[in-house]
Order: sequence, then structure tokens, then C-alpha cells
Amino acid sequence: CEAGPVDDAVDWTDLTRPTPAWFPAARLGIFVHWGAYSVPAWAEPTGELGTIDEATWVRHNPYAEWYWHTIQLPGAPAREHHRTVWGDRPYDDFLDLWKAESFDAAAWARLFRQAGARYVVLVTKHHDGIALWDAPGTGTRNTVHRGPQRDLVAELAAAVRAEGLRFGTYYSGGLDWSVTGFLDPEQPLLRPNDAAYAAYAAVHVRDLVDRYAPDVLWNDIEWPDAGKHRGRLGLHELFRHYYDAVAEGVVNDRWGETHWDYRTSEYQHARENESAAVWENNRGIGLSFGYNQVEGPEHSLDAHAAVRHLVDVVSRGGNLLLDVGPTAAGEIPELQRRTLEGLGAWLAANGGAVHGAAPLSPAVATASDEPWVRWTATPTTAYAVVDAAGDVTVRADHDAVDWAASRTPAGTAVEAQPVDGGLALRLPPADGPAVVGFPLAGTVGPRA
Ligand SMILES: C[C@@H]1N[C@H](CNC(=O)CCc2c[nH]c3ccccc23)[C@@H](O)[C@H](O)[C@@H]1O
Repeated sequence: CEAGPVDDAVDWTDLTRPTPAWFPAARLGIFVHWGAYSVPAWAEPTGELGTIDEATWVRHNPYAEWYWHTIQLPGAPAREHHRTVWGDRPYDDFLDLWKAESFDAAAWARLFRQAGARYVVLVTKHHDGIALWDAPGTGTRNTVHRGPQRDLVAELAAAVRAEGLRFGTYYSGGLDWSVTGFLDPEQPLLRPNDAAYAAYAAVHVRDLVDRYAPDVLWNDIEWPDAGKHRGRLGLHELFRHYYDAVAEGVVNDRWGETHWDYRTSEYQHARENESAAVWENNRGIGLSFGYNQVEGPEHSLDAHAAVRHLVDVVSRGGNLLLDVGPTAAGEIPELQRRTLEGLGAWLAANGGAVHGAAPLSPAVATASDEPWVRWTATPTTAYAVVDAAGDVTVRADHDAVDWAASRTPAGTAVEAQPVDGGLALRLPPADGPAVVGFPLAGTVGPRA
């Protein structure tokens, strides 16, 4: 589509404000990709975004939520799979086949809280354009009128907030194949930029704000160029309206060069954004965001790997938005549930080193991979997260902490002896990384 009138003379800086403290303190969120694509639930587990060349990626797309796009591509195995299993059924049949018959929002919210998450972000409209609420202008192409015949956004928002967690909404502003068709399947990120689509998307996001007051507005890909302006249905107005309605609301960085509260990376992609003061890595437990029935344990993070990824992200100042892809019936697949439960068990004993924690000043101690050690800190305590058991020596280059007063968050004392250039720890055997806390001498706190 032609690029709309991009009013790049807009002053976006008047939207800048300190990031609401709840967001970086939260550290762990749960992403939920649930849609018509959860019915076929099929993709090739090709690899992680950022590690696969684009030509391979587009035809062997491991994102099951891209099913409608991938089956358009001649030569794509997904196209063959669709023909074999579904014949020539149109993608929209999957909306009517999506029944959500087992969906129990309260059970999901309980699982997410037990996983140690502090916020949940639900996809409300993905690239296929199907809305999980009765979004204006979508006619019956939403889950209120067809398929589940429920306002899934409202149900999950209420359940998540009843568990004391924050609730955010993902909206695909950058792509909507139902409005624009597949502009050029060989250029998957070619997006609609016209004023009509920009108005359509602005009405949707404003409706989400007015009805659900999301704590996070998570846009994907980018905002349509013709919508990047002030004035009614312009993005500047939308952000202003959002902040007036949700004082502690935060927006991510996928609205184009306009405005954001925090930066994002995805799997291994855009990791340069992880040098920002406030950032969030998002990824699936496996290689896909939408449920992919092909995935096995070999493609997925088990609890131990999820703990290590979360701790590594937090030690560098980030949040982890870890995705679950529920089945069309509304079940959390067992492989994903096991990882969430194991992550939650570890956080129940060691969460002090994660929730409300920040990077430790490198003047005090630094990460190592042999043994695997990451450091986090609160204003009073430095935490060594060590993925090894028994006698371990970690590098600790500063006497800013009381090395002798070391203990686990659960309070178990741990033997710690300063040795030349390091610190000798005797760690109890643990199923997963051990955490040892050291009172900070108050002079050198976490990196600002
Ligand atoms: C959460 C996932 N997002 C995918 C789109 N991903 C991207 O556009 C990644 C590119 C990206 C990473 N960090 C950014 C910051 C600014 C703009 C783009 C990106 C979607 O295509 C996918 O289906 C899933 O919803």
C-alpha cells in the first residue's frame, strides 16, 4: 500500500514520563497467543527468530500463528500439510471450529500466578484480523459472534486481575491480512499504511483502552504510517488518551519511531534493544507463540532452562514475557504447563533475587559461564544465582558486601570464604540454580 501522510513533524517527546515502577519490578509476564490458528496448530519447528535466515524463515515459519500466511506459499511444507489434513478449507473455517469448550479463565490465571508472573498480555487481534472481543467494524469476524461466542478479553482480564496480576493487551497494528490481504507473501512484513486502516486500528485500540483499561498496550510490528499523527484517531492522541485513562499504563516499542515506555527483543532478534534502561524479551516456551502440536521437549524450555533465561534477563535489567499457546479447546499444553509449574516452584523459594531485583553494579561482581553465575541486586542485597552444586568459586571483585553473612533467600546459611580474586561457596545440592544473598555494604547498590 502507499505510505500514508507521515507527519514526522509530530513532537512525541511530550509523552515521555518516568516508566511506572511496577513494570520493571514485575520481571516476569505471561504472553498468551490464542486464536483461530490454534485449531490447525501446525508449524515446522525450524528454530529461533534471529538465528534463521529470512528466506528459510518465511517458508518454514515456526510461528504456528502465521499458519494462514505460510499455507499461501508455494513449496511451503505447511501448504502441503493443509491440503492433506484440511483439503481446500478456507482459513476462516478455523474460527467456527474454535470452540474453547474447556476454557477456564480462573484456572489459567491461577496457573500464571503460581508461575510467578506479575502480568499477563493477551493477544486481542493477531495478524489474521480475528478479534477476541466484539471489536468495532469486525462484523461477525470475532469470538463474540462466532466460534467460542465469548468475549475472551473480558473474561481473562477479570480472572487475571482477581489473582492480583496486571492485564495487558497485544494488538497487531502492523499487519491485518483480513483487511489488506497478503500484500506480498514473499515480503511478510510489508504492511498497510493507508488512512482507512490506520483509523480502523485506532478505533480498536481506543476501544480496548475504554473497555479493559489494559496495564500494557503491546502493539506488534509497527503502527500504520498514516496513523502517526496528532488529532482524532492519531497515535499521539491515542497515547495521550491511554495515559489519561491508565495512569500506570506502559506501551512497548513497536509503534514505529514514535514513542515507547520500554524496548523489546524477541527470541534472539533485536537484542540490541536489551541495552535500554527498561526492556522486555519475549519468546515462547517452544519455538512458536501459537500452539504447535509438532513441538516436543527438544524444541522447548524445561523449567531449568526457563529459570536460567529469566535470571539472565533480570541480571541484565530486563523483563521476560514468556508465551503460552493454549489449544483450541482452551487447555494449556502439558509441556508448557510443566515448565510454568517448575518455574513457579523455583521462584517460590528464590523469587527475592528476581521480583523487584535489578542488575548488580559490575564493580561488585560480574557474570560468568563457567561456573554459570548471574548477579542481581535489591538496594540492600546482592544475589548470586549459581547453576552448580557443591564447592564453587565465583569471581567477586569487591569488598562492598558482607561476604561472610551469606544465605539463601529461604534463610539457609551458606559457607562463603573470600579467596584470591574470588569467593569460595559451598552450595547445597538443589534442583535448579542456587541463590545466595549477601548484604550490601550500602555504598555500592544495584546499577541505576
Ligand atoms: C510476539 C510475536 N511478534 C511477531 C512480530 N515480531 C517482530 O516484529 C519482531 C521484530 C522486533 C523485535 N523488536 C522490535 C522492536 C521494534 C520493532 C520490531 C521489533 C509476530 O509476527 C509473531 O506472530 C508474534 O506475535
